[in-house]
Amino acid sequence: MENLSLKNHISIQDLNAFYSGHHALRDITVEIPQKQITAIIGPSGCGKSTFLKCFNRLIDLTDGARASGKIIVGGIDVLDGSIDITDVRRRMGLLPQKPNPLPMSIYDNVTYGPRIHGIKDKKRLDGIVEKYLKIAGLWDEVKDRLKSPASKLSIGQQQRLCLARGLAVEPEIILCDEPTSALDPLSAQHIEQQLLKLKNDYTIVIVTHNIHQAMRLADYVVHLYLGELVEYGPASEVFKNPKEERTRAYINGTFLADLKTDAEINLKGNVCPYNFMYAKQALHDLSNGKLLKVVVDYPTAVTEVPRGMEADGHKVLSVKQINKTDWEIVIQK
Ligand SMILES: Nc1ncnc2c1ncn2[C@@H]1O[C@H](COP(=O)(O)OP(=O)(O)OP(=O)(O)O)[C@@H](O)[C@H]1O
Repeated sequence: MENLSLKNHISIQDLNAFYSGHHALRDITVEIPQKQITAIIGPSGCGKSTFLKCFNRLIDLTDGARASGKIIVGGIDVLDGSIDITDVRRRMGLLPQKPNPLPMSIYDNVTYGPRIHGIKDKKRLDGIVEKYLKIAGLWDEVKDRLKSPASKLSIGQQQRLCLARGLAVEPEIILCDEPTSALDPLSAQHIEQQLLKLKNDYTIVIVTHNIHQAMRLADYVVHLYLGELVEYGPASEVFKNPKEERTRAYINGTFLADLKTDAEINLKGNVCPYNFMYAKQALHDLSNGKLLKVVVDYPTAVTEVPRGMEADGHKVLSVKQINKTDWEIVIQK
């Protein structure tokens, strides 16, 4: 890490992850700094969520998935099969994409974890509820209805409740997997504001599709592409002056939302390797420097088409998910 005044909190060494035969993460070695926000960026399918799932070993819950290498937190390797995984998960709160409040009251959601850890005293639990709802920026909105069901809250409020619930077990690290993608802009802003405050006390790792969000929040950036670590460093350097061409292309590509492409091919409904072959044919008909937009909906096409195009010497300018099922890949011949 360049900035020696910062302490590292999570040390990732030679991390590899596999889903059955698919090699989703390849030899990742990177340090995550303490009490900073680190954004994991990269196109759809590059392995961002898998990376996060290795930290708290949620990857263990996927059939056929496995991870190797080391993830050292406080001297403990969380990938070591003999460690207490419950303790690891307590130390790493998770804020998922969609809020998942428990089917109980607001109060019980926040006290759920502390109760499991043996706290029974009512006064203490009351204090915990107030403290963490305040930290999550939700207290003023719910203090008069703590016993009402969490499901009655708006989606944005539910996400802040999940943040409070995660914080109540006093983790050191907060893992966020696209935490605002299901929220309206105002609720998303609320969560971003809370995360910026929380970094004074917690190490935060956020997976985001949204480069603007990464720019607003991140102190450090990890750029993944096709399961490999492309670049890592302080956000100011990575965003303003990326060392790697692929990072520059990803950042620029994201801003090229309305980029004028010279041709477009819709490959929805096609499987691989036909996606790649049809895209290759479409590119063949263009002259050098022209841009082709390819729309695909077959999951592995998101990685296989860019990989094949790059192997053929073309430039992949952007890979973006445009709705639940479809991705748009822009390739420059
Ligand atoms: N359960 C699974 N079984 C098989 N392959 C999987 C599974 N989950 C993810 N993958 C594959 O692993 C690769 C990395 O997926 P991952 O979800 O980590 O990427 P991502 O960057 O988070 O994508 P997105 O931004 O679309 O969420 C992709 O090629 C994906 O298709």
